Amino acid sequence: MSWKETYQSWIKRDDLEPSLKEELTELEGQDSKLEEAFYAPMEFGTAGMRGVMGPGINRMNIYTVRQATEGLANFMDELDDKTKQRGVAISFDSRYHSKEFAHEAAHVLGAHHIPSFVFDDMRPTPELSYTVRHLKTYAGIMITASHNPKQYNGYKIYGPDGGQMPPTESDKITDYIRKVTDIFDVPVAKEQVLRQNGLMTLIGENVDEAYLDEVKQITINPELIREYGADMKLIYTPLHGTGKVLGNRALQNAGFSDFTMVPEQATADPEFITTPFPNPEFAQTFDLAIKLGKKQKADLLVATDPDADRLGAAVRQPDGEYQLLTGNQMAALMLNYILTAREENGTLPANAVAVKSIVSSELATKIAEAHGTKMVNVLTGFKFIADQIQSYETTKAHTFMFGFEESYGYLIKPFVRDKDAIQGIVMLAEIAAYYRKQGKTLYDGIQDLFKTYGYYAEKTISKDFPGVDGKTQMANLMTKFREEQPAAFADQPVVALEDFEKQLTTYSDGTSEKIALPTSNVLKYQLKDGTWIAIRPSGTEPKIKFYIGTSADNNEAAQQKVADFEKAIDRFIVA
Ligand SMILES: O=P([O-])(O)O[C@H]1O[C@H](COP(=O)(O)O)[C@@H](O)[C@H](O)[C@H]1O
Ligand SMILES: [Mg+2]
Repeated sequence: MSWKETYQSWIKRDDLEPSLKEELTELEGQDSKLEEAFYAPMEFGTAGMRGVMGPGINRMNIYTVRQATEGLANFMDELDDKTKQRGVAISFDSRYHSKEFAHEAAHVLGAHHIPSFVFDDMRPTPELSYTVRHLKTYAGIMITASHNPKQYNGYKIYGPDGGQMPPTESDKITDYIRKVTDIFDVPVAKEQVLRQNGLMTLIGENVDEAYLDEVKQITINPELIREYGADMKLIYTPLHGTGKVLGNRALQNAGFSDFTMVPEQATADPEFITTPFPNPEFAQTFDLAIKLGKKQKADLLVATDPDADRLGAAVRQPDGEYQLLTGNQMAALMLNYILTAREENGTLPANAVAVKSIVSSELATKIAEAHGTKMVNVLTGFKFIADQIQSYETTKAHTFMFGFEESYGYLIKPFVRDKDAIQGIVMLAEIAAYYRKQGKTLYDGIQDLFKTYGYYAEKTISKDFPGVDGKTQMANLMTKFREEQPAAFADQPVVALEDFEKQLTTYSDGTSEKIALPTSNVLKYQLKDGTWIAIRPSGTEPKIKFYIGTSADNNEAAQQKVADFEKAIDRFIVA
């Protein structure tokens, strides 16, 4: 069907959900906008389905949510009855329609006699991952668009291990979803009936408590917190999202009692009024926290994105200004602390392992090696980290210590199988206390690591390619990098090109080697001086991401190198 035919099939329906109908009527005649909404069904990317809300098959709305859930339900119908009856855990964030979508999903599952366990109010993504394991459900659904702007929503699917479904499983579900061709004809059961029949159960405080009990296990050195953490001044902002439900309780439980939530941002607000891009990767998300921090002379500011799986932080400097830490720096601090502290208290296992994505800092690899810990690299997407953890559980070959990705995602303990910013806050606060004991800050801590392991610097650069044309432009740019094969960046010769789509590393001497990771549209250039540059289209937003990782003898030199490589990339793009 052409996009126009699909559009017609929507506009002519009398029973279309009224607000979608209204929006569709407003769009009449705006062909490029309509084409975008109707040209293709939503895809499952790095983190499930994510897109702008509104009418259309390429939009998040009750019909596409029903369709996705019908696919999952059809898939579960083929499981043995006992497995199917384990049901599905469902959570949602603070966005427009999130709660409604969560309930729609439950109604579709209910029509298949699949029980659902739905949170009574918004809850963090990591808690949903935990819930799948805790309640032993077969699957999980999280309604969220994470850190995207307010127009977006999304649908993450979790498997029985509590991890977001890896490609083999999610492709299977996608096949089932594609087979649901009439999205207006998905059966939905009535909530009241489901509630009476025990097919839809509301969950909340009990699961919160169980989760928070697990979070208590994050703390490595409670005494340190008592002595140097209790009176440390912290500011926390949940950026209008789910973190506010548990972040403060987690900090309190761990013994940090002197903290304030940024009041303007401690309200669940689908407008994200104070922070239209609620992504802790962006400095602007810290504006209000910094203001409050300066007033209170707070030692540490922490921010979680609306579904509380990403964590950002800023540290008070001696001059009273705040220094933001990058995702890679926070990860380095966490990994170093976990391995050092566990070595000291004699609990570092001989088969310790840490896992990171291929586009994250090599500083962490150095730290791991120095502590006799293996570092495993996986593709972008926390589901791949979860997959590793699951395999270690089966083979017992390794003991998981830490997992992270540069995009502000960390996991400390595997009772959750996704990045967990609530765990992250507690760990980072403990590390701040550790440095405080030495009269230092987290920023000093990262400088110490640089002194020991080299001055590492990284940068992620995103270039936006919105709309239908954007997809083609991104594909063309990836082809350009593949075909024109730059021989050097900023005078540093390329010594190897890792093409994760072809699953092949080609060295400058012409030899090649297979890459043992699933196929993915990513290119990674290794340069002579140890710098790496990676390129990939984002799986959650219409962007191409460029990643630069380098190191030098001092901070300035490392930053200068990053700037030079960024310019070199830009030059290659326009050439
Ligand atoms: O957006 P979140 O926080 O749900 O996070 C999701 O997207 C991130 C960015 O992916 P991409 O670079 O493909 O856009 C991934 O790193 C992450 O594992 C995934 O869960
Ligand atoms: Mg998120």
